Amino acid sequence: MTRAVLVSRAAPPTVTDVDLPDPAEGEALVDVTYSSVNFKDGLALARNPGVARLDPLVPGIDVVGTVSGLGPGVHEVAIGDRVVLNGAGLGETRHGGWATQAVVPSGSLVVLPEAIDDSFAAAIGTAGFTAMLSVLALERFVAPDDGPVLVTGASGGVGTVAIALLTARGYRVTASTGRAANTESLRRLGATEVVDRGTLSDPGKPMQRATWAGAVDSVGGATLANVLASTRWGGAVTACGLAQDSALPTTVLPFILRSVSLLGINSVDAPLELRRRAWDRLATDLDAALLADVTRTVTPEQAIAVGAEVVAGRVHGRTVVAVAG
Ligand SMILES: C=CC(=O)SCCNC(=O)CCNC(=O)[C@H](O)C(C)(C)COP(=O)(O)OP(=O)(O)OC[C@H]1O[C@@H](n2cnc3c(N)ncnc32)[C@H](O)[C@@H]1OP(=O)(O)O
Ligand SMILES: NC(=O)C1=CN([C@@H]2O[C@H](COP(=O)(O)OP(=O)(O)OC[C@H]3O[C@@H](n4cnc5c(N)ncnc54)[C@H](O)[C@@H]3O)[C@@H](O)[C@H]2O)C=CC1
Repeated sequence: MTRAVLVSRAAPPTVTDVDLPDPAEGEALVDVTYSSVNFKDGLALARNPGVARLDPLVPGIDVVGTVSGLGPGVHEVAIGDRVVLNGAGLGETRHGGWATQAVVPSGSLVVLPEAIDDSFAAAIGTAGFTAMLSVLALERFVAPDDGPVLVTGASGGVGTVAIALLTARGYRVTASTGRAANTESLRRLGATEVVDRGTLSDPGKPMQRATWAGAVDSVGGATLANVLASTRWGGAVTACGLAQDSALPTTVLPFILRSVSLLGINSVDAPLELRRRAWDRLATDLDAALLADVTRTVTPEQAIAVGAEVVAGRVHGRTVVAVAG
């Protein structure tokens, strides 16, 4: 039995006792200390059918805690390991991390680097992990000296961590946000320029002035189309999100006239080797104090309301869920 937030078609989300199976082949039991609130958790709480594929469902696409049980055939982790898991179906097709215990697929569990304590790991969460995956992808194409890099959705979870990570590696970052009140905070994270997202959000010309060496996009839609249209020759743009729109109203012109690359980012199914590489880089590149500046911690009860706030674009930075109390 675990104490968990439960989302169901039958009743509003609530905190209750939920039966937990013993870990099966390739699964581990984790005593959860922290989870976090991600955009996708907000969609699950709203019972978006593309996300909440189990009914009832414990939300929480992130799990941080200590391994306390092992099913047969588990070799990636041992009892007592401090671990993090992002995605892998948690909070979508299987119960997630807004619970005191979780049974998770061991093949996606990462043993936390020493430098990352549990609450820092949850502050990073899927959003920060995805920002790291985006930077790992981008740096295969774009070097810090190549020119300015744009981060869209800059006030959000992916955006804030991406700004800090890119700055730590020497990139010159421009942040795009709809919330001018966050300008100083975005500058503290490392952004040298802050632009109004309104300059990017309406459909634009298929080719625009070559401005960006690269970009980390988490909003999709016309914004991503405009970013592609204003990326320099040989530049690259990562796409992980749909905060504006899942549609991408673009043309082939940026690809065939400027050799621009569009790099897709999926955190959910990332292979273990990539997960470990990303968490190792987060341990060296991300300043815990910088992230703490844009992170708040809530109880599981409070997290229920935060989900809708994240989807509405009203949360700046990250929200940690303190599960162990
Ligand atoms: C942390 C990550 C994120 O935040 S990502 C952003 C949040 N995610 C979403 O908003 C996606 C929500 N999902 C949807 O809106 C829908 O599932 C859909 C539009 C992606 C597809 O819906 P539709 O009803 O058209 O088709 P199916 O659900 O039947 O799926 C068709 C086909 O696609 C495969 N598929 C669906 N979802 C995923 C997924 N998340 N990852 C990988 N593949 C997916 C699905 O398995 C089907 O393939 P098949 O081979 O037929 O099984
Ligand atoms: N592909 C993957 O594996 C992952 C995908 N995502 C996706 O990335 C996106 C961002 O995630 P988070 O940063 O965690 O969410 P978030 O809600 O913290 O940040 C999104 C940001 O986009 C802004 N925004 C909302 N509407 C906008 C619009 N019309 N134009 C421009 N900006 C807009 C919001 O104000 C907010 O600052 C979401 O769509 C999420 O589903 C997130 C993590 C993993």
